[in-house]
Amino acid sequence: MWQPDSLSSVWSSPWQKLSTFQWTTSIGGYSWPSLLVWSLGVVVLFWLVLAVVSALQQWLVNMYRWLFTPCYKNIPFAGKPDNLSWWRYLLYGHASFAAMMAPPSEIASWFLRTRDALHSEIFSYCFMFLAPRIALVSPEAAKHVMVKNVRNYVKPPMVRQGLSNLLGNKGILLAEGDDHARQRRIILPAFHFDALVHLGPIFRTQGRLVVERWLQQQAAAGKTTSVDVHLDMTQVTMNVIALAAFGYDPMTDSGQELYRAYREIFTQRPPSRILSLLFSLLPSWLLRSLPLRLIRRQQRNVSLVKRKVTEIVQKRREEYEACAIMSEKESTKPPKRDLLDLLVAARDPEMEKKSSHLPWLTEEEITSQALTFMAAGQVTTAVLLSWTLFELSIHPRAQDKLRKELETLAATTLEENDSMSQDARLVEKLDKLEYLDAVLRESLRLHPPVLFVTRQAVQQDEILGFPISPGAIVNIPIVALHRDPQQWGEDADTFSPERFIVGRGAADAARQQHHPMAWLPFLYGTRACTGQRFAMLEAKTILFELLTRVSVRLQPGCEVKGYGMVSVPRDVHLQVFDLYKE
Ligand code: HEM
Repeated sequence: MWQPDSLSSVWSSPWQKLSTFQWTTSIGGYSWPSLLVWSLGVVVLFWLVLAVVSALQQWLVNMYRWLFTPCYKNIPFAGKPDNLSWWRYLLYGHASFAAMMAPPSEIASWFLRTRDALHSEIFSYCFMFLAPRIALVSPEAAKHVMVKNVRNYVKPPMVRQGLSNLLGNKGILLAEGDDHARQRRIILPAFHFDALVHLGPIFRTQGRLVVERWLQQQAAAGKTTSVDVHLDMTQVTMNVIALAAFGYDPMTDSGQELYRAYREIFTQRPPSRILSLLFSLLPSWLLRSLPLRLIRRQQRNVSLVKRKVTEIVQKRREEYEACAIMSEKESTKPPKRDLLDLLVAARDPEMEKKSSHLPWLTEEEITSQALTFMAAGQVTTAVLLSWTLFELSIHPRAQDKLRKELETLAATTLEENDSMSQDARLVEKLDKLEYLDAVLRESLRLHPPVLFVTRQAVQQDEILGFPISPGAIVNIPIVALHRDPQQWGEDADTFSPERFIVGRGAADAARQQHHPMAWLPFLYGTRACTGQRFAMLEAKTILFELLTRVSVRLQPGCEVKGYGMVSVPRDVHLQVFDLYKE
């Protein structure tokens, strides 16, 4: 039995004789609590030493590059900002202004101001722990990395590490070179427009469910209520991706479990924001070994999502194989209900000709793709919808104009035919609406869900006359290019969908003269987003369902901020008004 005369006994050294305390249970004269505390101390110390050594090693590698690679030396340097103390500078570098730690509009303004001050579209700056980066604040430089010499620029270890914890290493997002080209060839047909319009019923039903919930909420309250728009858009895009990507019903119990786990992983509020930063800075095995509740929960969620998705893929593959055997006998084709059916059935046409390898994706690759679609396609589209509704809520004229366009389409009778349902026909028509398209493009310009693209050079290269050494890390600040007055005119910070409508007078023509790569929410070239069409069709259909039923206004006093890697809008509360009751 333990008789604590004083708690300090627990902290005393085991090498110190315990003359003043009586312990009836001990080993070699040392008490159990004392031994326990010391062992814990040793484990914590060991972990800290590992973390410091690992961070130091990364820092030294970066400093080595910084000091000895001519590439960084010959590029204008942003310098230490006057308003940043030395210790903050050593710790965060310019990341306080130039990374997800600041609101997106401030990030954009820092890149543009620094470019103008240095008179150079390419300049170097420091990321955290003084890790050097090269900013490419120029559409031509971005074009070089994305199109002209795309194979020379790969995802750096820091980006891979953060993503692979959730996605595994086999998906298209993390593949490089020939492996990436092969996966892209196989996957792209699943995102063909003809395949996507058939997802129309899913997009429409989910849009209607949200608006009905809003109206019920309002009816129950008996007065104007407000909704947290990002929360609802997260739910709707999660449902869409679960149903459209792998026919998984999010309304079932196990669907809800998946939804909750998934939402927690992607909730970018502190401290999980710090956690995702740590996951990209320190080796994940080191972080996973930490006995922190937050990390344990994060890992539990990641394992749950992976397990569920793997189960779905295995089941579908078995179904497909059984169906393929049947179809040989009965000349019917296996079903193509969602993206997963298309992935399971997809073949690589080039490999099939050579037949040297399996021409289809492996089970592990399909699982990784499915996880990638969820990660790459859900949060981004939720962010797009939330910011669009926010902009429309503070620009009533744009909202009315859009509603007129949508109502005209709603009043049109759409004939169903053998190959297309009415919903599919509607989605096809929605895709051609000029103003709807312009609204979404403008929203993506001001609030790109992906703020930056970071790449690492493999071989020596040159961008706009500046030498780029192997290992150099370049950063395309999409958010800055999208708000550059040189590209978009003096009203670059203003929401104006008209700038995307071609051929409306001389003034508009001048505003429309931007470099094609000055707008790159989905990137360009062979690494461009494969889900671009999916996202746009989904957003268009959901906006159609919402805005033909309700109008939205920003709740008075609401202070909206964007934060995090995917510029998640925080605290966007909208008042919703039933159009048929006003
Ligand atoms: C508004 C919505 C979306 C935006 C802004 C967006 C943006 C992007 C960006 C910027 C990339 C390039 C990332 C990089 O290489 O560093 C990307 C890649 C990708 N996105 Fe999207 N995305 C959106 C929606 C979707 C959807 C709905 C899906 C799938 C259902 C999807 C699937 C993918 C895939 C598979 C890649 C990897 C492409 C490759 O590396 O070849 N995305 N996306």
